[in-house]
Amino acid sequence: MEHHDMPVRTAPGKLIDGRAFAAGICTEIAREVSDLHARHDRVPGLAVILVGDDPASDIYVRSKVRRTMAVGMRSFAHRLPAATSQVALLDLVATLNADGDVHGILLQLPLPGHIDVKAVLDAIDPAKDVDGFHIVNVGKLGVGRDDGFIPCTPLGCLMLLRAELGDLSGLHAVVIGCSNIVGRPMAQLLLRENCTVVVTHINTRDVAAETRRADIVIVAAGHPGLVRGSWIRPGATVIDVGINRIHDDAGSHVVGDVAFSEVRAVAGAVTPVPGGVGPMTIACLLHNTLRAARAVIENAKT
Ligand SMILES: Nc1nc2c(c(=O)[nH]1)N[C@@H](CN(C=O)c1ccc(C(=O)N[C@@H](CCC(=O)O)C(=O)O)cc1)CN2
Repeated sequence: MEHHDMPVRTAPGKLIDGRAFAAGICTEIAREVSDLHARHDRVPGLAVILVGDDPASDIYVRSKVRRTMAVGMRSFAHRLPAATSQVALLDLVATLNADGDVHGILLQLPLPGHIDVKAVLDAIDPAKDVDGFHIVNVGKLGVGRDDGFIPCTPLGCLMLLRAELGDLSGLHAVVIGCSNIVGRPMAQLLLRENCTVVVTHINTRDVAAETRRADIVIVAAGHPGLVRGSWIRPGATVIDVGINRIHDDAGSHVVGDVAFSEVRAVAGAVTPVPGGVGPMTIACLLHNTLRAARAVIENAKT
């Protein structure tokens, strides 16, 4: 009998099309925005703050502004120089907190080094914190409450997982990376779904061995090609959150954190990069903004 390190598959794993899924969410959001406008003569507004001139952040902010307007919401973009002081930034946040036309506030990360990120994030009104980074919203997720805002990338991953797998209860999930933007909130969300959750990080002794046990693998390590096919349990669902810009002979392109063709050969389903989790991040931002706006507009006494 022939022996293989891995079971031989006849077909590669399914590609999870995050771009198409995100487009569907945005179509539904646009319908709900139009309905809100028809019933209350108000539209949701999202303020985006960009400090400095990081080229990737600039692209993400442009995309957020474009998509906000495409679903019929109002967009308020605040582009500030890299030398902006903490006091000036806090002043802007206070102004936006008090502005009735602004239902969501997003501070694009990363910020220049002289800014105390925690202090600025915690100055945002938690009811307008559509990124879910305010300590109140972090705490709500931490204790399994569902009345806070969930960070957009993990929320997008969860939506894709639910669509793919249905009930996640009892599944073994491994989250690779423990950032505040992705890994930690992702782990909390999966716990809330009754998964058994392992979070690996830089000091984990054998990440590959942990990953081989997983029904669900979420990779947010910022390390191109980190996860190999041999790490994946056959049939597992793999969500690749990595966005790494590579410059090679073929030019400049974006790759994720998994060795894609190897992993796809073993996995049951995998998200591509680009076109997987990335587009879900912005769709979930608009989802959170609609929720924030509804809470205000539908409860307003006229
Ligand atoms: N305040 C925040 N800052 C940052 C967040 C966040 O959720 N809130 N996440 C990332 C960047 N990000 C949104 O801000 C983001 C990243 C990637 C994409 C995306 O659609 N990616 C495409 C590929 C894009 C490319 O070619 O470069 C894809 O994966 O298909 C959207 C949003 C850090 N900062």
